[in-house]
Amino acid sequence: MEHFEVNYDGLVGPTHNYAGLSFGNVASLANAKASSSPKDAALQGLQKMKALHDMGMKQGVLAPQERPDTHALRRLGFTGTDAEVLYKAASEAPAIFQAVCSASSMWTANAATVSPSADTANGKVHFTPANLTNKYHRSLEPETSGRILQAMFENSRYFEHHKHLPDNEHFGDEGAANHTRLCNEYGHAGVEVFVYGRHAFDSSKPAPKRYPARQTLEASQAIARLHGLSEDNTVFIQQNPDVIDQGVFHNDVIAVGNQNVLFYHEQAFADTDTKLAEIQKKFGNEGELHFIKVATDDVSVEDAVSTYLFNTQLITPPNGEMTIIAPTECEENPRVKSYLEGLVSQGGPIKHVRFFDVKQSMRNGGGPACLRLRVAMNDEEIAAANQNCLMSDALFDRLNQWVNKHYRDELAVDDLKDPALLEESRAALDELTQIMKLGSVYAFQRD
Ligand SMILES: NCCC[C@H](NC(=O)CCC(=O)O)C(=O)O
Repeated sequence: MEHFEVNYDGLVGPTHNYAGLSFGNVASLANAKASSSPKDAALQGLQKMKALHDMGMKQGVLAPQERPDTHALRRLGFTGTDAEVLYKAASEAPAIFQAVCSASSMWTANAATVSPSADTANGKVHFTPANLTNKYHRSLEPETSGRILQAMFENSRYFEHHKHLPDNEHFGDEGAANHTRLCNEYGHAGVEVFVYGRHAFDSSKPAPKRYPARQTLEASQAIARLHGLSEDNTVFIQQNPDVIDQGVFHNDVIAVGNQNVLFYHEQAFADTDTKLAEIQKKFGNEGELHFIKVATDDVSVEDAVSTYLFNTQLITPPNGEMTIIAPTECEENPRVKSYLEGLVSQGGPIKHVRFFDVKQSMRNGGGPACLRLRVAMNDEEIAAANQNCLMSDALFDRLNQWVNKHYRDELAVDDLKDPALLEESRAALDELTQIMKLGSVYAFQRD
């Protein structure tokens, strides 16, 4: 049996915009109110997916969500026709209105936590959508994420789906952005590393002071229990509270793992030596485990946050030469560029670097790694998954046509209350569910 890592990238939704919604995420605040290009953003995302597909990777697509979310506005007491609901919310509660317009489901690293079958007690692939409680605009995602994931991985012989954790900050969960998996081969049992920002039930423990810690230890432990992971293949590490206060709002802004490599900044974790020793012990001695530490003297936390050096994808193409997929911001920063040149020329496990323009996403604080959800599967599981969500030359052409037909070239914050945008968005998503054979996953299709 063969084993693969499939990267499911989020398709950028038709309301992609910059609203400054994420306190603690430096790029989101810096670009608040800039006008956006939903079409460019969606096409940029598709280019990246196609490039990885052309490198021989298994590449998937995850559908966006329905925005503006009129159902969320009705729940908050806005009434009338959809156009009236939009108009009243935009004029009476503009901040809430902007939140329900966000296309933030594009960052699918936050859609769910996934444990491959090799790690779980019942031998199935487990999915738990992230509740994303820390930000209102993101807390609107989990129900629909759950429905989309079920439509993509339907066969209960191979796949098990859990409900998102309780919608409460005590169980704040941000999904795979705070989770990585180390293994010799994708099909071997791996060590699942959960990184949390604070303890919810013990206020004596260290926590960030300036910006929120979005993930709690208790949430990570609950996911590990739900997925049937064992103590022998799980490690919980606290993120260094000081780096959260410098804008590292998820672990995937300061560390990334793939197979037997953990690439991390020296300030990423609290209690680093003890925790890396625990990872090494649980990984075992069967194969070599590489810890690639980046020193502050080589790359500062500030440079890591502005270039997203660690929000890169570390992938293993079929030729086995591990490659780093980096945003062009890394190429434009001389210190980070020279670090990466050194990294790939020193004979270590990472052999190549490739730069991608994902600026439309970067301006909201989302790099290449934020845009993808990893699902490691064997060939039988891949065959049991929804084939219409896997990238191919035909799907690439079809989705490009779909974006060009439905998406606007430019969107300003003021355009969001235009009822025509809601209609355009619903028409686009209705067609998409047919292209990707998802069924009626959106609220507007189920009313
Ligand atoms: N993993 C990357 C997630 C980025 C995302 N940004 C946002 O939601 C910004 C949206 C805005 O500001 O319009 C977040 O912070 O959760």
